Amino acid sequence: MADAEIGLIGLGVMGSNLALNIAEKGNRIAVFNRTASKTHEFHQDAGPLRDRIVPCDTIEALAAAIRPPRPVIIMVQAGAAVDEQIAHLRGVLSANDIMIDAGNANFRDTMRRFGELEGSGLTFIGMGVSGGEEGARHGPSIMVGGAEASWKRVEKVLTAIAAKYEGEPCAAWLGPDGAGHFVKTIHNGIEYADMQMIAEIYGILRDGLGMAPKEIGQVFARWNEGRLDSYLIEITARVLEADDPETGKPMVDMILDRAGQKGTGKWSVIEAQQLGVPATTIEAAVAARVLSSLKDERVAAQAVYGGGVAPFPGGRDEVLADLELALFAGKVAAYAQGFAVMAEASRAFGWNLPLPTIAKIWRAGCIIRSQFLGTLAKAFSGGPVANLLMTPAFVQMMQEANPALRRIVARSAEAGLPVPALSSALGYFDSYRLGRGTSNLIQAQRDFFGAHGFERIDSSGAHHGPWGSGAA
Ligand SMILES: NC(=O)C1=CN([C@@H]2O[C@H](COP(=O)(O)OP(=O)(O)OC[C@H]3O[C@@H](n4cnc5c(N)ncnc54)[C@H](OP(=O)(O)O)[C@@H]3O)[C@@H](O)[C@H]2O)C=CC1
Ligand SMILES: O=C(CO)[C@H](O)[C@H](O)COP(=O)(O)O
Repeated sequence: MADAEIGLIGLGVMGSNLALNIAEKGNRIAVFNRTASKTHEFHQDAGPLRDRIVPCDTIEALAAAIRPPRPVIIMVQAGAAVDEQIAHLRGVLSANDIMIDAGNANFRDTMRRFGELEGSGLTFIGMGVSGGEEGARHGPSIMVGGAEASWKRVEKVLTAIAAKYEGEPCAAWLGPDGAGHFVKTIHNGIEYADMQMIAEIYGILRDGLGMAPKEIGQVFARWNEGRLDSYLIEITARVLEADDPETGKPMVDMILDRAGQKGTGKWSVIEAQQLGVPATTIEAAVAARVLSSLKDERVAAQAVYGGGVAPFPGGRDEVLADLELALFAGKVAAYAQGFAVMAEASRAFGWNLPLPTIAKIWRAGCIIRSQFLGTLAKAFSGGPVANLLMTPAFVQMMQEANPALRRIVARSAEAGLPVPALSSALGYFDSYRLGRGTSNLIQAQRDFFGAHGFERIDSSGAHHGPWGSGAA
């Protein structure tokens, strides 16, 4: 009987929790998973929500279980798996039904899918979801891309399942076609930068100050009560305080220092480059994950160059105070970059992305949720700004915090501790605030070897230097 209000394909970590969240909000939901045993296990384990879940063994059965017009959420591995589900659904859905890809799709795939579905009568939505397992279950942040009319059709259920920040749902329509997945990608790029800078600070505390994991965890827990208050700082403290049940040693010490990645960080950097927007801290964070994966090479290099780290200069209290401020300053630079990328994408793709709304729907539910995003939302709400670094509230904060970032980067360099994301944040800040830079020399070099021409400071038009035939 077609009595479910909604369907969901893909009962992995995110899909299963999202389905329970949807059921808990009073909806009857039909579910399908490629591996059918998981569908039945999921149904069996759904406790009091079991009666609102319709387990389906085929996509045909799923379509038959939903009342038309049918909204179907696809929550599978990004890439080819999504295309396979769409192709299958096209054969069983009818005009006015809605397919919602809720995975971490590359927004360029999402745009292609919109194109491919044009004229099919089916509605498509590309939707970013953040919050991991817990967010999916109890309230994620939801970033919707597609026609505004499509959003209106699913707004009720999506706002019901989304996280709430002071009563406001963290779900919004952000623009047409790939806008939702683009914003989710940049969210993840910023997430990479946040995580890398936290890891660099952990490295200074561990190797520069010789602190034990639990002690470091306490430092992060304390910082979580101040300006750095955020989910990522909170979970960092909890991770550092946990012990390995197998060995009794600190869990973090038993984990191989080789970071995984699934693509969104890399896509953020690629798109920033394509748009011509510097996102150096996000780039450094992606590169750091790649370098981390070269474990064998790093071990070999340590044997050649030595991995020695000199003691971190300065008294502990002074260094701890600087580290907190340095992390904050780095965070400002990373968010300035991420929002600048979104502002440029908005212009380039004609999306009209609502930057204050994006900051608002990231205040709860998502992985980068923080107190900071409330301040950021206010900074953007006064109208368009060239860069977060130029908003009065952030000018004041950076004036206070940048000297600490400078000291930490300088001392880390002296001690031999790698801080690629923090130093790129400082480099970004210093380059951004330098009214007269050094690219006059680059222009001269380009003109010398390639007759590319340059602009003069005292007259308009293109000019060449007096390099003469020697240039050739
Ligand atoms: N985990 C997280 O924190 C977050 C993940 N995401 C995104 O959500 C999506 C799902 O992630 P997650 O739940 O973590 O992944 P999981 O690995 O837990 O689950 C993957 C799901 O995709 C299904 N699947 C994979 N390949 C195919 C295929 N070719 N055909 C049909 N079904 C397939 C799997 O089915 P089967 O059981 O048969 O293998 C399973 O249901 C991804 O795009 C991910 O990037 C978004 C936000 C947060
Ligand atoms: O979207 C997410 C969080 O917001 C997912 O957890 C994603 O997998 C994180 O990216 P990566 O696996 O590349 O670290």
